[in-house]
Amino acid sequence: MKQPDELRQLPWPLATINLSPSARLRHLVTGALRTGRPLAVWREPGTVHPRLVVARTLEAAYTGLPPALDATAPAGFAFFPFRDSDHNPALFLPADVLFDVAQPTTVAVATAARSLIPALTAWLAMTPVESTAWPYSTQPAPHAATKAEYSALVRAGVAAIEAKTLVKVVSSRAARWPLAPDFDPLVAFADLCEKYPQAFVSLVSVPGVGTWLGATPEVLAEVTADGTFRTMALAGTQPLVQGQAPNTAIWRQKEIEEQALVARYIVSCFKQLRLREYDETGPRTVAAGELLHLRTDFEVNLRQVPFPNLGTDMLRLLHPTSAVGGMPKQAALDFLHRHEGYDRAYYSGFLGPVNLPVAGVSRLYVNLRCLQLRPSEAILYAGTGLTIDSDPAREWQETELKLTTAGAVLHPMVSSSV
Ligand SMILES: C=C(O[C@H]1C=CC=C(C(=O)O)[C@@H]1O)C(=O)O
Repeated sequence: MKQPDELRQLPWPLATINLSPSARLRHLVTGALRTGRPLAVWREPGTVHPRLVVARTLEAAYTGLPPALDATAPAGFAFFPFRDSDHNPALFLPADVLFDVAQPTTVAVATAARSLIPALTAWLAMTPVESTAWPYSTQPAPHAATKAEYSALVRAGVAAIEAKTLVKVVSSRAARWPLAPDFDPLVAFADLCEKYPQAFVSLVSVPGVGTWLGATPEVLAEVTADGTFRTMALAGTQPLVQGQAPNTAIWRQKEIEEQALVARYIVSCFKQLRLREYDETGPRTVAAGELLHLRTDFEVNLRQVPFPNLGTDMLRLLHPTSAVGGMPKQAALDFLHRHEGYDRAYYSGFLGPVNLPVAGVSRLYVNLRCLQLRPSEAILYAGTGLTIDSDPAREWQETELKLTTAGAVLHPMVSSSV
């Protein structure tokens, strides 16, 4: 299959050949941090080995439009905020330097980054040094809502639904958790990979923007090697009871409706594009860490429909989906802008590889169950879909549960190899 455009494979030098694949990843990450370059490390659901992309410069990572999901578009890692702003720029880290832990004998360098080769070659041959500091956002820490404040937000959402201004809205909040003094983002990343084998696990670090870590269950838009487009409607939450088979879960009317609205929104996007040939499976109950959700999967065989740009068009229509914004979309976004009282930044934005590891394969996820690192604390984020039947205490409890997905790795866990 075609590789992303013209990569030059640098062999891993003999001088440091004894480094394990994960030590090589760490060495490359340290190099990127020390030279102030944006980087993204990710591990795809159901796989074991992470990949790394390093962009040649910060400037090269700024972008305007959402990425194009076609095989001829640039390869890289997209990192988009919930809402574009100067504080939270849309980013696309070009795959200038690419490392796959599954193929640790080479490091790939793109043509645009050829000038990095001499310094990179020298760095690879050097004995690894201690990691340097990870970048933090230059913005002040967002306000962390109290239970009373969050309950007031939920009540305002329910009132807007009762008044028929909105059908559904997904309110959210930030929480501040202390970090252990020896907290290591790469160890936390490895812990997330181990704890959530079916999640898309990511660690993204960009000078001035900050460092984000997460394990999300929600696909936003995916184009696979066999020419399939996929998306999903994920909503409704309940705790996974130890030993319970997900398919035995019983859902309340409230969650069934909440999820059905997300599915309906996706169908309306297909309709806008006049696409009728899609497969819809579900809703069924799926586990995401310690939680259960309702999920409907949508699939389109791109080889059988006259829509070569379906992935790109759907991405632009879908974000932000009603699983993180609401319905009607614009009214829900306006409500959140007015009432939520904090900046979501990259939480509930989207992220993931485009045309990686090969052209024609892209996997974008909604940035949920994530946190942002700051010098001695992490900012965690969680939201809940509100409907007319929402109860503030239950919604607060649901956010508490969601916070524990990423929060689980903030405290020392079983040792990990990275
Ligand atoms: C907004 C979040 O989750 C979304 C995805 C699944 C279930 C959800 C819910 O039950 O409200 C949310 O729509 C979050 O994790 O912060």
